[in-house]
Amino acid sequence: MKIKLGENSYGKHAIQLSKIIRHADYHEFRQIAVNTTLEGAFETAYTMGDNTRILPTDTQKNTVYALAKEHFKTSIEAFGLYLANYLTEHNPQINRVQVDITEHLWSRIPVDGQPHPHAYTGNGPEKRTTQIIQAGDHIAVSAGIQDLLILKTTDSAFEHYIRDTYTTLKETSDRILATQCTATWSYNNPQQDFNALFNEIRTTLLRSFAQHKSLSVQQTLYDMGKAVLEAFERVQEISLVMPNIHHIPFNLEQFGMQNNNEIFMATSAPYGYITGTITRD
Ligand SMILES: O=c1[nH]c(=O)c2[nH]c(=O)[nH]c2[nH]1
Repeated sequence: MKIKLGENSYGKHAIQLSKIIRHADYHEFRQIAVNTTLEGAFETAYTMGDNTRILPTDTQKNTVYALAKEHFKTSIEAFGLYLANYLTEHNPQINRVQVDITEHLWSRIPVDGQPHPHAYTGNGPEKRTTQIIQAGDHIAVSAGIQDLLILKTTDSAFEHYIRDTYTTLKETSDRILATQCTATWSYNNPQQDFNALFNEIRTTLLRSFAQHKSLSVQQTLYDMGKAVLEAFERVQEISLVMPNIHHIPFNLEQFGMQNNNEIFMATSAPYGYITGTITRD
């Protein structure tokens, strides 16, 4: 029987890095978590314990901190591209570098109508993400939003679904639609104004969610992705994950009261899990 090593990779995950960028009259505070993942000529490291081609994950971590001093200035995408290229150029044994960055977002605290120069508030669970893949000359950049909490109190229905022996769900033409959305999109060109595009795409997703007259989470997901592809030629494909955070009308009739779609019980589990990728034909 012949046994061989299949797919493999190694790297450092969850490298926690914060940076103060000092401008003349205010500080910018950035907080990121970086994953590096390397693929290449590492077979003998696995099969024979030969570490001669191994760039230690500890060195990968140190590289991230050192390069951030000069090269994490604007977007996480630009920093990820620099890091992936650095690792590629300095390591001929590597065939493919993947850099994943998650940014925790902080906003300057408004004080007397002005953002305070050096005090911040966290933006809740919402995070900005990017993934860079460099394989030789081939570079792929994707970006995204993770855990964006969005909710609407009307313009959401769920009707005309299959009914069978086990159906108890009531059809509704007016319900709460709530989700903790994760969106990931790929750019068809690795050089962009990543910060401006991120903000515009986020705005487009939010506007589409707000304005959509939803017949289901599935339909809203498609509409949001379509709006991004229609507005941004530079986006090739977008994937959305939209768990359905159910808000179930509470039965007030047991107390002789009517519930006119006002009182709900939010449930954390189980939850509907709706995903979809919208792409160009
Ligand atoms: O928008 C929805 N899609 C579903 O597939 C589904 N299933 C369910 O029970 N409620 C909902 N809501």
